[in-house]
Amino acid sequence: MAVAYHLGRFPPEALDWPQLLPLIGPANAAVARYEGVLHGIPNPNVLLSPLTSQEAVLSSRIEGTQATLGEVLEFEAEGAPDDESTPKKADIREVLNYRAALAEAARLLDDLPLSQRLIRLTHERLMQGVRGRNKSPGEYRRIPNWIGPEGCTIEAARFIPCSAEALPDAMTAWEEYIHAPAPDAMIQLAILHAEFEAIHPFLDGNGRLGRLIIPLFLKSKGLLSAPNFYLSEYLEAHRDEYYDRLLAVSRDGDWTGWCGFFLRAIIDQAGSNQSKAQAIHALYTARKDWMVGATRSQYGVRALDWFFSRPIFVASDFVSQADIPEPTAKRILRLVRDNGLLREIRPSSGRRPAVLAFPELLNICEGRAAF
Ligand SMILES: Nc1ncnc2c1ncn2[C@@H]1O[C@H](COP(=O)(O)OP(=O)(O)OP(=O)(O)O)[C@@H](O)[C@H]1O
Repeated sequence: MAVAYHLGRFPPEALDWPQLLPLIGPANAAVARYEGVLHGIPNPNVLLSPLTSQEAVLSSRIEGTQATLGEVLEFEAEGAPDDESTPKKADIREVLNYRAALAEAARLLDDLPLSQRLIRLTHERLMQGVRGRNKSPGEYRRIPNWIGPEGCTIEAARFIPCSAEALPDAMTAWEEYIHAPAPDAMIQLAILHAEFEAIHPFLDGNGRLGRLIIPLFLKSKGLLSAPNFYLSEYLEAHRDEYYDRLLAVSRDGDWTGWCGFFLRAIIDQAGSNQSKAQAIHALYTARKDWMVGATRSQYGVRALDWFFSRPIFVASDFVSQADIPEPTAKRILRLVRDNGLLREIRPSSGRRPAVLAFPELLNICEGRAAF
């Protein structure tokens, strides 16, 4: 029997606070430590952009897309973001949409509160393209949906979210809860994510959108100076538990179990985000000194910023777009290739220019020697 949405039981009346207290302090402290690191990074939007891309890859992977970070960045570098002609390319498009949706939401957050309006606009961006066309971008569903094995009937579903009739009120209550006084912001966020998933307001993209809300919430509550927080690595690694804990909220009213899981994810990922951000910052600082010395050019740092913002790129794009005089750009490219800072992942052939990658940076993001 499918579990059905816990209508009328949101927000939870009571949590088992003694069980959660040992996690609440560490979760808040871990996020605060991460924020300290984030705050010290010049231009986090550039330096952490590959981490954001990796988050988009992992969040989309939870829903079954197959693309890797390298494939996404290489595809993007080659400049055909609208091409969905193969399943792989359509997967890549979804990942790129995710990243664009996060960027769009971050911009919107400057003028709008975290709200239904912002969520719907973000959904519209997430669903842009062929696959999303039938998924009512930016609009709540007016029909039932269900969660279960791929392509299953409603009878075989594991979970049946909020009915379409009850959905508008459920989303209003969800929105009110964002701005309601709460004893702890991390618990509030845990509850908001689970409730969003239980409502499942859109035809598609609910998982990804619910995860996008996490950094947006942390930014909107002033817990982070930029919406750069990456939780999907943990959720992907603990996918079964993630789904089971969400199910137990509706089935057993076990909000405490869900919150505990979520806080453990926050603690773990704040640590991982922190070490990755520190490693990227250290790499930047070390390579900046090297670039200045080796290139003896005022353009050395500009080139380095380009490599950080596009860790995979087509060599000729750097020459034409980096705003560096052509002979200097070519000389810098030779230098960084000879030194091993960049590596050719696809040699030039005929009229196709070479594709270059920045392995040190990509490996930090992947958390392993993938390049
Ligand atoms: N029992 C459950 N109760 C509530 N939410 C759940 C449950 N199981 C899974 N989820 C959430 O639903 C998401 C998957 O939902 P679904 O397969 O419908 O994808 P979707 O709505 O198309 O969104 P996306 O494609 O981004 O996942 C999961 O990532 C998880 O966040």
